[in-house]
Amino acid sequence: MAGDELTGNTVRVRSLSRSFGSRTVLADLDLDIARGEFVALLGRSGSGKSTLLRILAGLDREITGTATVAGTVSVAFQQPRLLPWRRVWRNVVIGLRVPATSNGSSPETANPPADPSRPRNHALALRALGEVGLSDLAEAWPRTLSGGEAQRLSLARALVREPDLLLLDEPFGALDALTRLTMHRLVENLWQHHHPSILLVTHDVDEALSLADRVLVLDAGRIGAEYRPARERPRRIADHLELRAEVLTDLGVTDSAYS
Ligand SMILES: Nc1ncnc2c1ncn2[C@@H]1O[C@H](COP(=O)(O)OP(=O)(O)OP(=O)(O)O)[C@@H](O)[C@H]1O
Repeated sequence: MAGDELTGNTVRVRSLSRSFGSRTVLADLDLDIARGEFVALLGRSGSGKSTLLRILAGLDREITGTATVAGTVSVAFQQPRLLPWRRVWRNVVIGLRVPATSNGSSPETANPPADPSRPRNHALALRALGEVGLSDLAEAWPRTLSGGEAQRLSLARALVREPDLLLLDEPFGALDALTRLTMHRLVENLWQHHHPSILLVTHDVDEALSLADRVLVLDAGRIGAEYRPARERPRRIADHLELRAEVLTDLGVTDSAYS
């Protein structure tokens, strides 16, 4: 669907419901994400965050209601999901393949895998690797990468097709605290440079509040609460702590450890 049909939004979800057997996970959910907006999605374990993300990625179509995305979509997951038999740059080329979207036709038939032998694909892969600081490792094998490098590669693969919507499903969850902070700065820089819409699913309240324009809390199958941290970055500690306390209350916990 053309972007203007969504009146400036990249995502429009209306009355979305998804059940697994008798368990209703998403119930009559509405959501808009504006073009270029950075949204974080929090929620207790099992609240349906990944389910919503999979629906937006076009990976789950067993829904009622509508989930419409304007433009191209890329996804990065907690596990980088690299192909060990392909060198780093060839793993990036995989991202040029058009994935399913929630409103598009099946890409499995419409878009064959991107051909890594094409010089243009090689150039695009090298550019994306440069953006995540991995130029030197273009010819390396995935097994030789550290956890942070593998996650950078996963980001490069997601960014190589310059998506209108970047879906991030706990991409930093498995990283140590320091690497995670480095990745935060990287994602922030990439976002400021390319300005895709981003939907970041995370368990980390601080991550959500420091990165996103808007923080949503998924509760009982729909968006239960919404916060808009101040626009300036880095954010003021006092504002951050105040919002953090409110979000944690929404999540039903009294300190930062929640599951
Ligand atoms: N394919 C499936 N078949 C059956 N149940 C499923 C399926 N996918 C998800 N569910 C259920 O839907 C609920 C929501 O799952 P989902 O992965 O979206 O939650 P989440 O909020 O991302 O959780 P977490 O934070 O733990 O990753 C869970 O109860 C899960 O067991």
